[in-house]
Amino acid sequence: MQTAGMRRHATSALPWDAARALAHAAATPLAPCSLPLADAVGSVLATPLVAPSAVPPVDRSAMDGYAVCGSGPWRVVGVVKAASGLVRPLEDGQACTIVTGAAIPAGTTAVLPDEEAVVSAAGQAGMVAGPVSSGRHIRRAGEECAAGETLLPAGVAVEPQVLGLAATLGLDRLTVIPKPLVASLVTGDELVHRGPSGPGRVRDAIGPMLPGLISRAGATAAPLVHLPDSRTALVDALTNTDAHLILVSGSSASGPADHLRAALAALGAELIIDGVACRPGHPQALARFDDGRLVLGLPGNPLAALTAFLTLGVAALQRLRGQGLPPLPVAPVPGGLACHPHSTRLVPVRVGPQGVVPVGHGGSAMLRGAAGADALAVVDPGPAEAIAARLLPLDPGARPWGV
Ligand SMILES: Nc1nc2c(c(=O)[nH]1)N[C@H]1C(S)=C(S)[C@@H](COP(=O)(O)OP(=O)(O)OC[C@H]3O[C@@H](n4cnc5c(N)ncnc54)[C@H](O)[C@@H]3O)O[C@H]1N2
Ligand code: MOO
Repeated sequence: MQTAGMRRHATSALPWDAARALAHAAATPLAPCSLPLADAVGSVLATPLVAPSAVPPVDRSAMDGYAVCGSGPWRVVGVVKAASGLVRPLEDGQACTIVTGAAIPAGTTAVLPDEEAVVSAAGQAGMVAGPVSSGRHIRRAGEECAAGETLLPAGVAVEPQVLGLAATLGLDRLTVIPKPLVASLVTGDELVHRGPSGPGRVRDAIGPMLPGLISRAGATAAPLVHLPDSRTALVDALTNTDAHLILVSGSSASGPADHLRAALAALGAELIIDGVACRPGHPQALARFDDGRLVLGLPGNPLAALTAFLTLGVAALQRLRGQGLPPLPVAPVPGGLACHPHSTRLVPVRVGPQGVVPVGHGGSAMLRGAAGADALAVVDPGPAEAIAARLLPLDPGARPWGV
């Protein structure tokens, strides 16, 4: 059994790019829904963001100071506070105190900032003078957008600034593709979750990574589940989750305690990817149930698990979120990176102005390199050395610049 499993990996491993594309294609975008703004962060706009009305809706002051009419000096005839509604129009030679953002009275020709105002007497009956030019420090109605203008296309991620814009537009809900739900099943009899590793004890290093990775990839992490090395436990856990993507760590190879493929077969799942030609991370696997739920097998070696999540996991999540596979930026590798003859190497690197520099400690059982890196350099297979490489960001939420 073990020998057959190993041979299957050796022969059926897909090239890294093909595997990533297949994981993307294997997922189906989630159905759009309407969410209140407070629940929409991290989702993706399913329809363009259109301004229902002009912003700002009225002419507003851009400064704390005086709304003035005509050339000064002006008699101060009123006070406009932030919460004042429409106030009496100004006539030539009149001014009123005003605060930033308040609607200017009709007749205002400019706003004179406090620090430029020369006030001759305190109070409403006083006079004010100062230099102004027509229209100065007035934010015109509609200067940010007109009613009916499209501000963002569908497919844009709802980052906090998008929520702020939606609120500015007066919207209370957004039509979005919601965040996928991701379950994490961390398997291994040897795993402990407190204290140090030792003989027969391995401190779980994958569980602590997954919630942050999932959330940075634009999904919601279900509470982590720790499982013993048991096919029955795995079958039960795979059955009892309605997550869109189920991560299973430490069960991907062909050893006696690696139950993932048997559990998937028992449940009738379709094995879509059975190994990827990359180092580390080659035993990763992707399967799909009839109901569309995806299962990603993360190899137990921690860097291998991380590379598998960033390779297949992020690709599947992008599609669930209705998004394309982002192209990866290319950077020079001044010192060169040795290629593997048949597999894509994923090498932890720092990204600097001259290009990328490997940080070392990139063995599949180590996280030391990745912890001090910005990205994984994607080194295509080949006979020699790469002098440029694509970059797979270690932060799956990062927007790659320059692509
Ligand atoms: N006969 C074969 N053996 C192995 C193969 C193979 O193709 N044939 N592939 C090797 C590679 S490469 C990897 S990667 C691992 C994948 O192993 P599994 O996914 O089955 O995971 P385990 O065997 O349970 O664990 C491997 C290794 O990782 C440690 N581990 C597991 N989970 C965690 C965790 N949550 N935190 C920290 N460390 C973890 C585990 O203790 C083992 O040391 O298989 C190779 N072998
Ligand atoms: O391919 Mo394994 O995932 O190198 O450790």
